[in-house]
Amino acid sequence: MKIAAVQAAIRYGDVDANYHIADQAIEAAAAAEADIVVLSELWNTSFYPLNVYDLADEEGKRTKAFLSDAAKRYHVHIVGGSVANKKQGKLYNSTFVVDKTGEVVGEYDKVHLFTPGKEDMVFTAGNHLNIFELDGVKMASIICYDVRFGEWVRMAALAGAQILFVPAAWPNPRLGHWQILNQARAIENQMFVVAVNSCGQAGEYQFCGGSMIIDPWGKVLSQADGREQIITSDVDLSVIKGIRSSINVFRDRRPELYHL
Ligand SMILES: O=C(O)CCC(=O)C(=O)O
Repeated sequence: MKIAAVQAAIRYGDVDANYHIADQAIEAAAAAEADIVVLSELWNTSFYPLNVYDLADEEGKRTKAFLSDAAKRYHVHIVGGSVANKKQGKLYNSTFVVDKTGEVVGEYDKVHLFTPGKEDMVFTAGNHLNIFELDGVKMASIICYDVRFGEWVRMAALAGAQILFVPAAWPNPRLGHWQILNQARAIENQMFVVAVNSCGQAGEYQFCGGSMIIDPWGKVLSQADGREQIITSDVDLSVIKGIRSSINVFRDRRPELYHL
């Protein structure tokens, strides 16, 4: 299974330009024979202009139609990063996952809002995991700051996810945290992690890039630098079984002790 991660410099507040950029990136990833293309966080607006509420999608209509059409046109599964999205008047940071036939197979609203960036003052938090299947494989997605919450990712692993997608708008100067947290989530959950950051400038933020595809042993299979690019990697899911049986953390964990 070949995965492509699109690291783009999202245009701050220029929604139409950003749909165009996403379309071109999906086409390029499909041309590179990716089975799954992954976009970054808030790729319709960037993270996040003052008028993000006015710029946001409505009930995911434009995004779902766009992703569904692109998936069919380019014959590729798409983990649609996330977009600013209004639902019943409230603003969410929402992911849509579509399969090659254009069907929406996963939806997610960011659960841990980034309080240092006052995201919680503007957006409403979601409450549910996003577990979905592509080509018969269970996968999960979270968004950016969510990756700091190991207990949330563990839930996805316990639900059977073999690949975790982490679309993000992760800024400098915390590239080190970004790399270590994503590798730690891969190692502790013995799952592939596809961490897709933005790059470029948006308002006060300079996004640090460094998108990565990481195997369940924590090895970085493919890594971007700080510029716009698409990274790809073939992921061999059959390695998971061997790793999980050689160090069987799922058998050895002691959940009965994990409370105060
Ligand atoms: O946790 C961090 O350092 C960055 C998180 C972030 O930028 C976000 O969730 O949008």
